[in-house]
Amino acid sequence: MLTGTREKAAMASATLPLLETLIGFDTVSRNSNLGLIEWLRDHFAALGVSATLVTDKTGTKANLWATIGPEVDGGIILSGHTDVVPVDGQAWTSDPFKAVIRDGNLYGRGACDMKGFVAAATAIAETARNAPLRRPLHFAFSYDEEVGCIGVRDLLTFLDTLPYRPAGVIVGEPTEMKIVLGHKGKRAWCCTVKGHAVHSSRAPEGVNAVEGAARLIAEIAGISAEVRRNDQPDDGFDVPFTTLLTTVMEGGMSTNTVPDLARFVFECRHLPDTDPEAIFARIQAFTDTNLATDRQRAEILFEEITNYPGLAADPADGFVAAMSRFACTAVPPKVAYGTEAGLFQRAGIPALVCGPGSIAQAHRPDEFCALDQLAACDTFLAQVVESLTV
Ligand SMILES: CC(=O)N[C@@H](CCCN)C(=O)O
Repeated sequence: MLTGTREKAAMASATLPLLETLIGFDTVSRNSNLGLIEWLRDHFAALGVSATLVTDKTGTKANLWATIGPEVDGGIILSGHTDVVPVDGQAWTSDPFKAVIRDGNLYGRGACDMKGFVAAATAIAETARNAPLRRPLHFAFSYDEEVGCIGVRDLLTFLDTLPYRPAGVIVGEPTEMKIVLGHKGKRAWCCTVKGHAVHSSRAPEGVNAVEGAARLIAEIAGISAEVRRNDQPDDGFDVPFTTLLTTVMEGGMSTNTVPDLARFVFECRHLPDTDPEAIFARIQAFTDTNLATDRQRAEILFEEITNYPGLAADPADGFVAAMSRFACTAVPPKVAYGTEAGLFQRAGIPALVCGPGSIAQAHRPDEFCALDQLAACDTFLAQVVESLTV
């Protein structure tokens, strides 16, 4: 039941019913997003806009690309991911996949991260359809962002085949509608240490995989402290240096067996200008020199599991400067979490992050987006569309 003035004002926009529909699709990354993406494709078709689906290899997931206006250079991309993080084990007040409005907020999984922006972008499509656009408004909706910015890579390959170049992209992750100009990059690896199992009473005859992993983990912590001491701090970030740490570990099978298998996951969240490859090379070198004796029989394998670059937007870029007139720059202007913006920038498309809601609400039970944030996003996007008519 909507009673307050704020609720009534928000209801006047098409964003709210769209957001309710989008939240209704359970697009946790392990599931297919096709139900949602095909619904959006049909919604665009009803507006007379033909959207292209860029499908993954399995055919169970897809990105959506759509354009309104002339197919020329200088357009603006509105970008959002359609997947959400799981709700497993979280205590929600109401069904996470059924949008509910309470106290001026809209609750549901993905309300701020980031179906709120996808809904607002879809709502503005109707305005754009009726506006005399001189440059295009593009829509880029991806899958599998939450598991390492996977889907958008195929979308970027597809963009490369198009005969026009957009001026920039707005990635609508939750920033409380402030313009964010930078974020860290991330690399993560899974390290498998294979040793040799014997009865633990005969320990010297075995190769202890857990001890090998422990030495490596301690070295990673040591390198982390050194990187922190030596990195030029970037005070634009709340954590102003590169972080390196082990996040998961497992190994061994019984109290009386020399363990022949250990596995751990470690990650590096690096400043945009720090080279994570050089950090990884140090870990590799330590492995080669210090674990060499063990390696005569032990095997150490590194598998990269996440890799996305940081974002360092140029405030003097024409697109970035123009967008900054419609919203204020966040203080600090950079965020610790990663987004697809770094990948757009690496593909040569100027990128910034700006979207409704707060990252503090993301990934939690009772995730919400404030209705006045959605309204602020509607206003911002109306200005974006307006800027494409001149
Ligand atoms: C699993 C993983 O690497 N997730 C990425 C995805 C970025 C989400 N915005 C991360 O933790 O940064």
